[in-house]
Amino acid sequence: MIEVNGVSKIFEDSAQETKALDEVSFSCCAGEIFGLLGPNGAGKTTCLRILSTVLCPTAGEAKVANYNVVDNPQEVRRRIGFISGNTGIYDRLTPHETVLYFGKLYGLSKSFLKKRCDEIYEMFQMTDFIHTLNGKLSTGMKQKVSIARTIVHDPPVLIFDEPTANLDILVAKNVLNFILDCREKGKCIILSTHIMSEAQKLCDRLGIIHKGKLLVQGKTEDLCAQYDCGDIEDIFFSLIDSGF
Ligand SMILES: Nc1ncnc2c1ncn2[C@@H]1O[C@H](COP(=O)(O)OP(=O)(O)OP(=O)(O)O)[C@@H](O)[C@H]1O
Repeated sequence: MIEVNGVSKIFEDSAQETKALDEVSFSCCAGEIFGLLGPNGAGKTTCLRILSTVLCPTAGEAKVANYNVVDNPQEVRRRIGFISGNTGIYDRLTPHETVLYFGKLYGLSKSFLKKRCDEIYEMFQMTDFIHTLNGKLSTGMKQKVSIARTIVHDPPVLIFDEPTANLDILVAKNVLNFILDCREKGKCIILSTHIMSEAQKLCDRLGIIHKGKLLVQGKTEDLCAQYDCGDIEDIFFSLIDSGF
């Protein structure tokens, strides 16, 4: 459902040129969680922005649900939910108004929207605050609203950019359980994080990205065996120490 082939991205301005992605290739299928792991500035967000059609690659090709992200951005957007740790929400709307607004933008019918709202509010334990202004909510509550509005159309592909950033362990667990539940339902999930233990627990396969290059990818246990390391963190340091 997600195919990334030789994707590079160069940001250019008058002062400098930054190669944020350097010929990155990977894939992720339905019912799978693929983790993109790397330190600050590795290129994770750039890669996810390309998949969500916000940025165009400088070279290479990316497809979501068989649609090329450059040629068919509208079809891609219909099929994805892009969830980031710092997506803004309108302070003067309530969570319910926010979710309804985005549901209408996706062209959902009234009956589907009502059913979907009930399902989402129960899943994220939101019922107590769906009529409180967003501006008065805590960070964790806002993150729930942010997720709710991006999954209201029940997309088959979910793209999570550091979904648990700034959340306490209770809300983070709620979000992580939601991700696992999505896998159960056959969604194709790509997740970026720099929390290696989180990735190891959640992901079926993962890739380590550093300075725009995807250094390795595979199942955690296979990578651990290949690099003779106990966990992903050790593999990461072993790669860095060997000069990547
Ligand atoms: N719009 C932009 N213009 C210029 N450079 C950019 C832009 N966006 C990202 N970059 C640069 O591209 C590189 C990769 O950034 P990116 O945000 O993809 O990293 P990241 O792995 O998501 O990092 P973090 O974990 O800190 O969010 C960095 O050097 C960053 O400064």
